[in-house]
Amino acid sequence: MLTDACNHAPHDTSPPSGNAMTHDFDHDPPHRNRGDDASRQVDLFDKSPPPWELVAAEETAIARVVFSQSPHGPYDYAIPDAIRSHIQPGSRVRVPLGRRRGGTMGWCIHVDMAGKSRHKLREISELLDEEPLCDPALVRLVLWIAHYYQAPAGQVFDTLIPSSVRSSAGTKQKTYFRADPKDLTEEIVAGLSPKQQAVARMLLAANAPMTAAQISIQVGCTEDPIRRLHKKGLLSSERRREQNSGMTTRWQINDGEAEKTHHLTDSQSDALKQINQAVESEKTKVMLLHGVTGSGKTEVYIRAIEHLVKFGRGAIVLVPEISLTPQTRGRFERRFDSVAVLHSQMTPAERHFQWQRIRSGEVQVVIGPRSAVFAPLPKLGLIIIDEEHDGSFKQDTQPRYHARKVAIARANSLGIPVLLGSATPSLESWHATRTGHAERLSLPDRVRDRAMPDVQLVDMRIKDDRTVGAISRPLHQAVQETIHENGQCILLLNRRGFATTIQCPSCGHVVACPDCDMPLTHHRDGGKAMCHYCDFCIATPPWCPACRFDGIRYGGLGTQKLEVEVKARFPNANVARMDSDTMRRPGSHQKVLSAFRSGKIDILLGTQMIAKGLDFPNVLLVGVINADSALHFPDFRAAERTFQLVTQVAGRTGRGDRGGRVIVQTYSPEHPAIQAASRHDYIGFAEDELVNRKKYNYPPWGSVARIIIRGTEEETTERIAEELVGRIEATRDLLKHEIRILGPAPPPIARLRGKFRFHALLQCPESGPLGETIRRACQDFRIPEKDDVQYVVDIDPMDML
Ligand SMILES: Nc1ncnc2c1ncn2[C@@H]1O[C@H](COP(=O)(O)OP(=O)(O)OP(=O)(O)O)[C@@H](O)[C@H]1O
Ligand SMILES: [Zn+2]
Repeated sequence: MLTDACNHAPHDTSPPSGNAMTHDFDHDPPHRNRGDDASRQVDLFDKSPPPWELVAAEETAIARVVFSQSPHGPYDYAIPDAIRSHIQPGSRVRVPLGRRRGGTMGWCIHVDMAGKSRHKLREISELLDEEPLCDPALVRLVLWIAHYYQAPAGQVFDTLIPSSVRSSAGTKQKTYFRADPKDLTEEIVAGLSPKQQAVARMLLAANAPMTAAQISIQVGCTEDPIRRLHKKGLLSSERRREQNSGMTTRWQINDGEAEKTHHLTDSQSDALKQINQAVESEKTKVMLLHGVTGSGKTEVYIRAIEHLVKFGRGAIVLVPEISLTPQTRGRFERRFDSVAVLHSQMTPAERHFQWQRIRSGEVQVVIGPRSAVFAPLPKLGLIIIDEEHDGSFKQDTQPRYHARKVAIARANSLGIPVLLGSATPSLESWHATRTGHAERLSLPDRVRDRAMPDVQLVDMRIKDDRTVGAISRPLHQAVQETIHENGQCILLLNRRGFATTIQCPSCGHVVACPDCDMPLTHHRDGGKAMCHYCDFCIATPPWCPACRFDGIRYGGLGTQKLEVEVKARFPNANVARMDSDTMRRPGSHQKVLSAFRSGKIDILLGTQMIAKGLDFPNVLLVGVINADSALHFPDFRAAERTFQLVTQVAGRTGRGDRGGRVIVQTYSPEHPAIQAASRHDYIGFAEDELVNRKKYNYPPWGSVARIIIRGTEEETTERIAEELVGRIEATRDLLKHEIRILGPAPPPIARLRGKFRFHALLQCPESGPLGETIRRACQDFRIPEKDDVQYVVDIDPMDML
């Protein structure tokens, strides 16, 4: 349920002293009595106001405003008469705040036309948008996110409404002139100068407003006579904001794929029927489409959307990162007239243009990454999350929201269904189907009766199978055979760079990032040693920086090194590498993937970005170089991530008539995650893993929150971490909530970007009491500015490092 979280409005509008915290708690804990708006007004203030500020409690129109910068509010302001009929929740306003000159931009979250204030309120100086950028439902969503994720509502607004929209990127204000025959009678016109007459006659005949530039071209005059007529009051004018020209709404589709509609399989039809029913019922329902790789989930999404478009509704489709899957994009663009694709490489003008298109109601389908969950479709009918298990749906900066959770909250407030889809659903979603919070729809088989590919595990501990390089004998042989048969290979290695450690064999020194306490990765292009956690980069030292021994060694395997090995082993094959180093430029994925589709590339190797969603029938072999890379991370999701990655990449083969096979190199072939992946056994894996999680009450059985405290000085940071966690413990004891607190302790990455870090993990069977405890404990927790320590609260964290 969505709740209005902001009912606490301290009146002091000057910034609090010091303290640049990244986290801030403006919101009342939910335990506080929450009545209707009128009663809420009464308990707004904690302290009695000083008598000289008291005014008779007469009725005034009051707007409650929040800010994205500290202090975040909410604060109350009086609404001047001039804007009374326009201001709404979701409007942006300029208001006086503290001693800042020129006013501060804020977001109105609540309007009370008959409010009562015991204080003299300052007035709103300006209403910034004629129409609010957020409708009431989105304002409720903002408040829910702010409350649940414990983030300032102003920051959530800024996340919801892209900055390009706030600044109207790519638009211009234009003035249009219009002539009214009542003002410009024949008599009056006759008395004008010849140029002015020409302008007046042209405009009268045109019957539509025109810009000065248009008029002067038509008439063949300067803009002077137009201005004069306007000054005399003979022309009326209006200002409009217009999009600059040159925007395209469709993408060049030339990926060589033909337009296909399929005869649905029985399980596709069954799933579709359920989805259509849910859409028609106009009720909220969460559905999980669990379909094995290659089972045709995308076709089900498209059919479901085709159905709801008939009722004039639109859909949002969230995907991990659309530039990685140009194929998916093409499929949607071929099947719908009006698609808006949002992606990270758009210019601000494009982003704004698409946002306006979506809001105008002309767009049927919005496809995009997590932020597309906020797309302002006026008649939203369905939200789909494809590859719903993907980690990119969680934002790792404030507000640290998860798009799945937000999608469900938004769907709840609108009474529409949510469709989650994956071959390897998150345990959260799987568990929801077991507890009745979501309905399970299954596509247990691949389309066209295609078999799942055979998976062979290669035990890298066995010497006979190993070689001097990264590729085992069985994998080498399989690649050779595949190329011989004119098939294509995909090789997955989840580490970029050339060598993952640079170490001196003489003194043992490891070249590390001075700011992050992590080893640097050697990149061969340009001979750079780079930190993958911050931007630190140096020329790779030719000798040991500690003992000057010249014979420094590169250890560990990255994709660049793998590429060198593959090219040496298979000199006649065309090899392409896909990782974030080679894929910097816009359009580079598209380029490599079309070359792969057309058969110009024999071996595609890369990081997990090649594991997602690709559908190429000629891929006969998938090799996983090191399946264990994520297995031993100190994270309760390590097994789940490994299972997902191996299953997903394995699913890229056997998608044509020639079948396919998978070779997985591993040092832990007996590990349940790897075993289950080799059998394509999601359900077996999920059920076992649920039992493991239950032992420690990890999600999905309970809720987890993580508090990260960071600062420039280690001791101070630790002291404040202890203090904060101590407060949380005290609050827990006071509220008698069942919360387990681990830490504070240094996380695996104990130093990041020059800051020392501590973290604490909080576990509770339910999210409500957990959130409440943190909110209360942190409410007036202030850190002196001189300590230079900040903390963040991460609700439902995905990242434990
Ligand atoms: N009913 C059908 N009959 C034949 N082919 C189909 C049918 N439905 C979908 N396909 C085709 O099957 C292929 C796989 O579909 P799709 O990519 O949607 O699978 P998926 O379930 O999303 O797989 P993954 O999870 O691996 O991405 C596509 O080429 C699609 O065009
Ligand atoms: Zn670093």
